[in-house]
Amino acid sequence: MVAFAGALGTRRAEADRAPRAADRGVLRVTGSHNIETRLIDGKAFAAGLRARIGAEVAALGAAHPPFRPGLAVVLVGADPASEVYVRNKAAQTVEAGMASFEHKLPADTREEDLLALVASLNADPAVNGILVQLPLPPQIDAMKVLAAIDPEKDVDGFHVINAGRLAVGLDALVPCTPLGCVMLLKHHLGSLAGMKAVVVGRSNIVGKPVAQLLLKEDCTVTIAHSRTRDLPAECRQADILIAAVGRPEMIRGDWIKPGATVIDVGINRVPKADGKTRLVGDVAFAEAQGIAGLITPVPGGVGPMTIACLLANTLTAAKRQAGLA
Ligand SMILES: Nc1nc2c(c(=O)[nH]1)N[C@@H](CN(C=O)c1ccc(C(=O)N[C@@H](CCC(=O)O)C(=O)O)cc1)CN2
Repeated sequence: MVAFAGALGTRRAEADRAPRAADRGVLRVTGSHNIETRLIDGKAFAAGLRARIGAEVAALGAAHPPFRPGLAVVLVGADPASEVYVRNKAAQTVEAGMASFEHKLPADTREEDLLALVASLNADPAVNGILVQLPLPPQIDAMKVLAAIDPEKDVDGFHVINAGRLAVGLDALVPCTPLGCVMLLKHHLGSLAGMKAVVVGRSNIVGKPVAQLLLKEDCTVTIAHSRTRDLPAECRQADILIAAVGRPEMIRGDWIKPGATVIDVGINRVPKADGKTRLVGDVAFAEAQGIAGLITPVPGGVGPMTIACLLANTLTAAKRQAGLA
């Protein structure tokens, strides 16, 4: 049983349990494990990170005029969620004092035309970071497009050069969502050394890079996936459980080791009785209460860190290109 002890402490239906901003903070919990589950407030952490990035951009701009990082975001098609993410990226880029270049292309764009745009952005000195919003329409080979981005401007960290550099422990531009997960973990847990981490999901965008980052932090890392035998038992071993499968509420409460830290990367829209949708993660959030020690909510957990880390990568890329890092 859970009672939110946030500022407004509103109670809502079980199905609508993911906390709103006003609810964030400590949860009072009574459950069989008698554990007080605490929320990791990614929205607040991301706001602080963006403010620090903005301050550094301003300081570097004053010390090294005309230093001003520039981020180009390319959207192909009109997927409604992608349109929101791209709009938020542009707004937060400008808020941090950087230049934003938006390129919106029709859904039937040919692969060669997108490659030509990427080539022109690679050559543009005002553009320090390039991001092609995923997913791309089926006629375009995403791997081919990602491989065409200059690795120095690859602020998504998806280029094989950056993936390889991360894998062998060299400085790399690191994918934003994994970077955000590990920032939140380090902030709340301090050193992660020796902890057992289980990553559920093996995508190139989240699962594999977050596993690499956790390994770098001296965790003992397991990557679990759809063919893993006895997935619940594997998850129960985890001090840190990262859920990145893209399946609504797949990770049940009794898969979580009591006191574990749970990072929910899932962003799933599920239909409600009234015809609208609600956003849920890959973890059955209500069931995790009283079992997990710390958990990221959806929304308001990992999601906001993705864009904040994109800005961090853009600043890093701009500093490197200007010889300031
Ligand atoms: N080129 C890329 N494409 C995609 C990436 C990426 O990192 N690079 N990640 C996702 C989408 N994404 C950013 O692009 C993203 C997803 C979610 C959020 C976020 O803030 N989520 C909110 C909820 C927002 C909502 O209501 O939908 C939250 O979790 O609180 C930001 C960015 C796929 N494509």
